[in-house]
Amino acid sequence: MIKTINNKPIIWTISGSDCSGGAGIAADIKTGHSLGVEVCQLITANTVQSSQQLLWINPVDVDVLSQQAQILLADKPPSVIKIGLLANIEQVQWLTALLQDYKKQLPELLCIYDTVGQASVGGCFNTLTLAQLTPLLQQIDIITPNFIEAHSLNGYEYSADKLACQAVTAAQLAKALHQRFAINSVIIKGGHGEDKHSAIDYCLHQLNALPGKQDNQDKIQEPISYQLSAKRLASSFSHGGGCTFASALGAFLAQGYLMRDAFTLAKAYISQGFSASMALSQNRGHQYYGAFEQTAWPTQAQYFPQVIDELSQQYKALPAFNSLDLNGEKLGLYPVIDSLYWLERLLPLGLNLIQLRVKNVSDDELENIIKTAVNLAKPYKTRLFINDYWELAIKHGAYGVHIGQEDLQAADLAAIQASGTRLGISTHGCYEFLLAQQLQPSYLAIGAIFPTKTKDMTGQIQGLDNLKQVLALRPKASEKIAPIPVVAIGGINLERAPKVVTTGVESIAVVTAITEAESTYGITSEQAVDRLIFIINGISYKL
Ligand SMILES: Cc1ncc(COP(=O)(O)OP(=O)(O)O)c(N)n1
Ligand SMILES: Cc1ncsc1CCOP(=O)(O)O
Ligand SMILES: [Mg+2]
Repeated sequence: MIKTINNKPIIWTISGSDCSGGAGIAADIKTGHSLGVEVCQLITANTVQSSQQLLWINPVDVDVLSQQAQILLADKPPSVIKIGLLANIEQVQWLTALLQDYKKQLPELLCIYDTVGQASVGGCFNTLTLAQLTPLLQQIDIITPNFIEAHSLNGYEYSADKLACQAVTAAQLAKALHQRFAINSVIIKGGHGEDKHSAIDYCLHQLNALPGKQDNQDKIQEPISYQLSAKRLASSFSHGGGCTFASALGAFLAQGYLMRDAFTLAKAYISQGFSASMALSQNRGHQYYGAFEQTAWPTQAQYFPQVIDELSQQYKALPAFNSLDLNGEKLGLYPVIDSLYWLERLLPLGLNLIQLRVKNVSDDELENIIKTAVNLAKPYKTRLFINDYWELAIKHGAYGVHIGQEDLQAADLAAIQASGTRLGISTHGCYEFLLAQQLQPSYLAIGAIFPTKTKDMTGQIQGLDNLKQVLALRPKASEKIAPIPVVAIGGINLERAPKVVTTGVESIAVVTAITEAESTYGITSEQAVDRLIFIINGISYKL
C-alpha cells in the first residue's frame, strides 16, 4: 500500500551529526523523509565517530543554534521537536528557554527527548548531570530512554547483575519519570531487555495531557499503559536505531496519530528496518555495527508488534468466537438502527446483518425492546446484533452482541463465548485493532472512517488510509486462522461508499445514510438501502 501524503508536517531535530551516517541527524532525516515529514536540522555537535569508536564531540556554539531557530520559526514552524545529543550545559540552558517560549507560541507543539549519554561504540557524549538536565526534562512531553538510561534519569544504579541492585521494572521506571518530571509519555525501550526472543517496549501515557486534540478525553485521567512486543531479529545494523525510533514516533504523531498508534507504527518501522538488514548483517557474520536501515511506511502484518494487555492475557485461552457463517457470501450493508420501527422496516430487505443500538431508555423498556427485537428477527435470515447490552443479548438469545472499547474490560467475554453469541468489537486505529484481533471475535469494526454527527469521534477519524492499514494487519488467508471480517463505520454515505468499497472491507455500517436518506437525497430509506447494497456488491451507483 502506498500512503497518500496530502501534506507534510514539519519536524525539527536538535541533535548531533554522526559522520559515520548511522545515528543522530542522519537517522532523523532518513526516517522523517521515509515517513512523509519535512525535517529541519539544528546540529548540536559535529562528532568524530565510526562503527568502532567515538573520538570527538565538537559542540556547536549556541549562537549558531539560536540563529537557526530564529530564522526557521516563522518560516518552518515545527509540530514536533525531536531532541537527541546535547553536548554541554550551555546547550541545555538555551534549549530549556527556547522550549518554554515556543510552548507559549505553538500550543500544539510536542517535544520528544531521546536521551543520548553513552555512545554504543563506547565513550560518553557529555557529562551532564541529572540536576543540570532537570529543567529541560520538565519541558519535555515524550521521553524514549532504554532500560539503562531510564535508571540513570531516575538517579538509580543499574547493574546487569540483578543481585547487585534492586530490581526495578519498566513500569516502575516509567511511573517514576512521569511523576518526577511531569513528562506526559514515557516509553522505555526494551532493546536491552533480558528476553532473548522478544523486545518489549513499555509506554506510560497521560491521556489528554498532550497539547491539542491528541486524545478524545475531556479531563485528565490516570495514566494508561501500552506494551508492545516484537520478535528480536538477528541484525547488527542497529547504529541509530534509538534515534530512528524517536524520529519515527515524532513523524507519526506529527501526522495526527494518537500515542498508542504512533507507538505501534514506530515499533513496526523498527522491526521492518531490522528485517531489511538481516541478510546484510549475516554477510558480515553479525560483527559489523552497520547503520540502521530506514525503510518505508510499515504496512505488512509481519512487522507489527504483538499488543500485551491485561485483556489479552486474561482471555489467552479463550477459543475463537463463533463465525458469522456466511458460506462465502458478502457481509454487505450493516444498518445500525435505534428502534423497533426501523427494525421492522429493514428486516424484510434480506440483509445479512442489522444492529440494534439503543441509548437512553429505562431498564424495563430496554429489556422489552431487546426481547421484542430478537423475536422479530427470528423468521428472517438477518443476523441481529445488540449493541452494548451483552447480558440481555445472551438472556434473550440474540444472534450477536457488539461491544465498544469502553465496555470491553467490564464485559464477561467468556460468558458471551460460552453462550455461542457472536461478538463484534469496535476499534479505532491499529493498536486497538491488533489487541481486539487477538480475542478472535466474529467481526471487527473500525471507525470513524469519516467525520460523523451521530457520535462524538473527535480525534479518532481514521480516513481510508487507516482503514487500508488495518485490513492489511489481518493474518493472510494462507495462514491457518481465517481473517476476521472487518466492518467500516462512521460518516459513510452514498457518495463516500464507493471509495470505502475499494479498500476491500467486508461490510459497511451506516446510521444516517439510511435514516436520513429522505432529507439528504430525497429518496426513501429502502431506496438508500438498495443503492448501498448495489455499491457494496461491486458496482458503484451513479446518483
Ligand atoms: C458496527 C459498529 N461499529 C462500531 C460501533 C460503535 O460501538 P461503541 O464503540 O460501543 O459505541 P456506541 O455505539 O455504543 O456508541 C457500533 N455500534 N457498531
Ligand atoms: C456508532 C458509531 N461508531 C463509530 S462512528 C458511529 C456512528 C455512525 O453513524 P453514521 O453512519 O450516521 O455516521
Ligand atoms: Mg458501546
